[in-house]
Amino acid sequence: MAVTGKIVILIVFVVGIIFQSPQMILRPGLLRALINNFTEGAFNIPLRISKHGHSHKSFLRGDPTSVMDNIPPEASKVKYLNQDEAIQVDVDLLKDYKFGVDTQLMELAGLSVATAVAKVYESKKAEHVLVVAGPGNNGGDGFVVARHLKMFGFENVTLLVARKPTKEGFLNLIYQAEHNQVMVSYDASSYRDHSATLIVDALFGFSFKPPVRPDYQPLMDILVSSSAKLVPVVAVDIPSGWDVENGPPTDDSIRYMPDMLVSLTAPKLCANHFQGSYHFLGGRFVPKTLADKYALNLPPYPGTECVVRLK
Ligand SMILES: NC(=O)C1=CN([C@@H]2O[C@H](COP(=O)(O)OP(=O)(O)OC[C@H]3O[C@@H](n4cnc5c(N)ncnc54)[C@H](O)[C@@H]3O)[C@@H](O)[C@H]2O)[C@@H](O)CC1
Ligand SMILES: [K+]
Repeated sequence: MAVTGKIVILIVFVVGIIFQSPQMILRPGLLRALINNFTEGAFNIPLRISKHGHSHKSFLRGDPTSVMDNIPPEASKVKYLNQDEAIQVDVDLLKDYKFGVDTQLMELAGLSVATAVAKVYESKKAEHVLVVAGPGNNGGDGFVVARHLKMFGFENVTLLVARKPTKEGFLNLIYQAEHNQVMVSYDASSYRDHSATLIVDALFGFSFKPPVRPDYQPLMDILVSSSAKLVPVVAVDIPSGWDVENGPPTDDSIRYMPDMLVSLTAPKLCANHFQGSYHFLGGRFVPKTLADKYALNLPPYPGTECVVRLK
């Protein structure tokens, strides 16, 4: 390799170390992506710089699974859905494409979210992860996320359930989580454990209509206060409390910015307001004919991955 090449690699490492500083205030996601793209383009050497982990080179040139390092050019063309479109796509998936096997979509959605979480926050496997799960399908995704995080080696996972479901499919998902050593708590209004260093927000998804009902405020408080303390919050599909189309609310008691957003099926318009570090798309289950019907312009998922990074 030419000397100039080595010098540029050295500079990139130094920048990487600076950006990994715990005192870091800036979100370096974009810069990291630029650095990665530049380095790969110039030397065909993917360089991974993870805020939460470590810097290392992967010599797997063109590694199709390097989701963290590659943002496909098509990502900029993906369609962002309004609330009606999001609901209609859901109806089509269930009715026209027979995804109605109760929790089948949730399983795929939750698996994608857990996959993205495990990639980004690998260094938190020994720490306490709290999954806050709401009363709808977004909450159902959360039940699945909790179980898969345990499968992926996260040692201490708590699932905080907003309301005990009545549907059998949901109850089964909680049962499965419990039987995979997830701690399940229904004590939503009086949950006082502040030890979690990673939060998954599966409280409300695209059917949320503001304002937040008072009985759900304690759960919103966990999201808002954690994020204020710089505990990373991962939003499942929509950051709870956000307007599905217009993004963050003006009310401070429910406004927060997630560190990571995992959009499911297709991003919703509110994702235009996302300013955290990582934006993924998950749920690799959309049939091509459905994607065409709504002109979703979905980017290619790399290799066999169930997530693709958008930002
Ligand atoms: N293609 C899809 O459409 C998919 C959807 N999935 C998930 O399903 C979610 C949508 O699920 P749902 O339609 O069940 O809706 P949500 O999970 O968004 O929430 C609906 C529930 O929240 C309650 N709620 C709404 N506004 C409230 C407020 N202001 N205060 C308190 N409670 C409120 C409702 O009473 C209802 O119980 C998506 O965001 C996504 O996470 C995924 O499971 C799989 C794929
Ligand atoms: K959510």
